[in-house]
Amino acid sequence: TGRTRPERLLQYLQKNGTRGDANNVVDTIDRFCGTVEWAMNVGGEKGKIVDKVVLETNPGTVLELGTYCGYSAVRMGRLLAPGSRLITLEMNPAYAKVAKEVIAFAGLDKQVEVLVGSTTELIPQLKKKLDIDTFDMIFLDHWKQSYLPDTKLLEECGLLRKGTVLLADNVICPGTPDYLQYVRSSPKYLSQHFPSVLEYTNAPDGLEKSVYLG
Ligand SMILES: O=c1[nH]cnc2c(O)c(F)c(-c3ccc(F)cc3)c(-c3ccc(F)cc3)c12
Ligand SMILES: [Mg+2]
Repeated sequence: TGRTRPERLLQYLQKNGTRGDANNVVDTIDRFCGTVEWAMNVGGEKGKIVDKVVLETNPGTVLELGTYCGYSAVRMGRLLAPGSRLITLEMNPAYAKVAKEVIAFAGLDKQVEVLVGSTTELIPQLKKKLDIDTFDMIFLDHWKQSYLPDTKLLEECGLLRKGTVLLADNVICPGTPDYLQYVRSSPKYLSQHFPSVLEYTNAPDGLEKSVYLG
């Protein structure tokens, strides 16, 4: 009876999930999206690639652009070492409200912090707001037109360091051609493409991993 899809997703989780079990939260949301209604979480197939990159990078600080219902925040947060922090930015207050409840349900509200606002407004405030100097990993999963300007803003704000890993969702569907061209041609990045499928479908999509070289 939830009025919006995020509310219906949260209600399904509260009814069918195991509180405090982040792995179960990921699986329960995937079951909702696979059997009840599609939602734009990174999903299980691309999620396995996200897991691999997180485990290889072992980031102490992660910045996510685009929280939605908190699925990828939980997916990444469940793999972080104790004391690590994940900051996730969401401009839609209704999405942020659901995400905070999903993250709390998973027991990750100590490691994961949701900030509500636009990336353009929040990114320049992050150093002041948080006692974070640079991020070890960035997950771009918000609006495709914002990937490139926000990456340049992160550079300008000194939030990237030599070795920071940028991982971008949806670089094929719906596609982020200007961002791809930038990270693949700039001498400041070393990029690698991971072909996959659009969440809960068999349509082609992919992730792009780009290491900032400073
Ligand atoms: O906007 C997004 N942010 C983050 N991740 C997304 C994602 O993982 C997606 F799969 C889609 C998607 C792709 C194909 C499709 F048919 C519907 C939605 C979108 C998206 C794209 C265009 C819109 F108008 C609305 C949503 C997003
Ligand atoms: Mg996405």
